[in-house]
Amino acid sequence: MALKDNVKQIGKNKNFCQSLMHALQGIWALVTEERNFRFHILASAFAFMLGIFLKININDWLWIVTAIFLVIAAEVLNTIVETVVDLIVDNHYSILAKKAKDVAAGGVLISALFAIIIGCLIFIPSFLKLIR
Ligand SMILES: Nc1ncnc2c1ncn2[C@@H]1O[C@H](COP(=O)(O)OP(=O)(O)OP(=O)(O)O)[C@@H](O)[C@H]1O
Repeated sequence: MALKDNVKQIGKNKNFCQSLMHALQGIWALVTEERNFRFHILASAFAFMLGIFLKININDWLWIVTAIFLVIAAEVLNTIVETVVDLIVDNHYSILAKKAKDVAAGGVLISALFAIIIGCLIFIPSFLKLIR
């Protein structure tokens, strides 16, 4: 219902339900249009299954979940930056557009490195314990 009502809407959302529908549309756009976002979701699912398989403890889960959400949040910010920059420069080359997009992509890379470090620190000892 909210989907039908908000075609070409530019004003504020009228209620919580409408806000929620727009938020879900945003997530759907991430899933269907952003290849890197899908990759991060798959990597997160893999880490989640590995955590279950290796029976990691609650503290380890907190770090894994933090790392997963940090990468997803960075990817969301990256998509926002790319979209807004494209809206502003409209297919023209701009050194500032390049800087904004490259910095946003750098943020994703930094968060992904953090997630890899956390994954190694947690999964490698758990795996070694399992095979001993
Ligand atoms: N308007 C522009 N002006 C200058 N450089 C640009 C512009 N648009 C894109 N670029 C350069 O091209 C790169 C890729 O931009 P693009 O918008 O395709 O991001 P993307 O490939 O979707 O990024 P990601 O892989 O993070 O999803 C940017 O990081 C930037 O270096």
